Amino acid sequence: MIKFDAVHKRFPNGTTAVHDLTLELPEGGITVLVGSSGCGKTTTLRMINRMVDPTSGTIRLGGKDIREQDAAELRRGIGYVIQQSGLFPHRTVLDNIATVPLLLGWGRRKSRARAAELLETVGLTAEAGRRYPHQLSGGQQQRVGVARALAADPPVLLMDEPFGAVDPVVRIQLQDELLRLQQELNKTIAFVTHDIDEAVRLGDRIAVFRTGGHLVQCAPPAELLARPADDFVADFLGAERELKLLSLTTLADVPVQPATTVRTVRDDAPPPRPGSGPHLVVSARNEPLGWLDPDAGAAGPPSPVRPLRDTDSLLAALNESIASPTGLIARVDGAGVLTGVTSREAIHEQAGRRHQQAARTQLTAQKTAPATQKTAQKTAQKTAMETAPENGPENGLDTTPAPGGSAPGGSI
Ligand SMILES: Nc1ncnc2c1ncn2[C@@H]1O[C@H](COP(=O)(O)OP(=O)(O)OP(=O)(O)O)[C@@H](O)[C@H]1O
Repeated sequence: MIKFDAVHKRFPNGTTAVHDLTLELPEGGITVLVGSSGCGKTTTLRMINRMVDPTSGTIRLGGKDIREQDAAELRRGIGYVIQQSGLFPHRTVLDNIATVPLLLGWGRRKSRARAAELLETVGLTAEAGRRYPHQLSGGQQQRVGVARALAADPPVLLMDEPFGAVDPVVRIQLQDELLRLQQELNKTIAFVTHDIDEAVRLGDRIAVFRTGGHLVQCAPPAELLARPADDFVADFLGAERELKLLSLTTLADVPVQPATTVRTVRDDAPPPRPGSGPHLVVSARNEPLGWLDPDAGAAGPPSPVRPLRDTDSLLAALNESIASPTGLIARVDGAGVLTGVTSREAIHEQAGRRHQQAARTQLTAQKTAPATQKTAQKTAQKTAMETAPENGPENGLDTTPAPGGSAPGGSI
């Protein structure tokens, strides 16, 4: 869908932000761009919607050279979400979302109806739509930013650290929502983040850049984690990359031992005798409720259990097996009913197998830059940066109406 071919960007002050970039962003996939600060991620993103023009090379969108398209028109077909949401402060949330449809000439009624629909899609109430951006939390503002980017149903979304300014809990919620939306909408998404966990969670492919605008490796998360191209990528992924790999694997293939492997006790039954070992407390419906060890000192409430489904990750299973007094995890079906248990050892074994499997995976025919540099500086100070974007406003919204479109009212 988006194809960079030998793209180079050198700013007038001499800074090379992007160096000879050849990269494909497949249709309907999320490609995450990561790398140290100042390595050219934002510039790469902004070249897609022509907020920055390459010095040389070609970018094609759906097979067509983007230079052959009018920049404003091109941008209206590309949703753009930035970290501080970039909302118009003096316009209501609903009007913010309706901006692009209005510019495209949909008319006020249809544009607002579309905005109202999207408000619901991103989990906000109609009441929130009547507020102004400053009357919303940071997380809510980001949702509005996503809704606005989706308003004209563009096939492409550019997201530049969209969840960077919210707390970790809200961040996970927003990531979940994006994944849910993406299942329905199937957009081609280019997503910039500093957070490798976010990249692993969201990306179909992850492109790792290093200082000087060099692409070092682009691969699906599992492949990247199992086979980093060089020390820079390995360093960037962090010491726990094997654990991150487990977060991508489900429990489905790990054998379930029968529930009889573990002693169970109903929550309404008398407590187990001392000396009888740890028991899994279950409800009348056979749902795991906690672990009870009659020999573990003063009788107290059962210690918590987190029952796991086949769709849960191997990382969650490992975590739970460490916390479990028996080393066993409780497996449940979709209704939360106990189906059996799995041992810490079985989880370990599967984790090892998963790693070997990922390491064996052939690197697919993706373009990677030569991995010559063994080590690289983890961070780089941004050089003298001209703050104003090259072409158009920061939020990527040119507010000149399209031919036949109408200005969205108020002064933007
Ligand atoms: N308009 C500009 N004029 C001059 N230099 C620029 C301009 N925009 C960016 N740069 C420089 O280009 C390099 C890449 O910047 P860019 O913003 O693309 O990096 P980034 O990877 O997105 O950084 P960060 O992760 O810190 O947001 C940096 O050295 C930056 O200082």
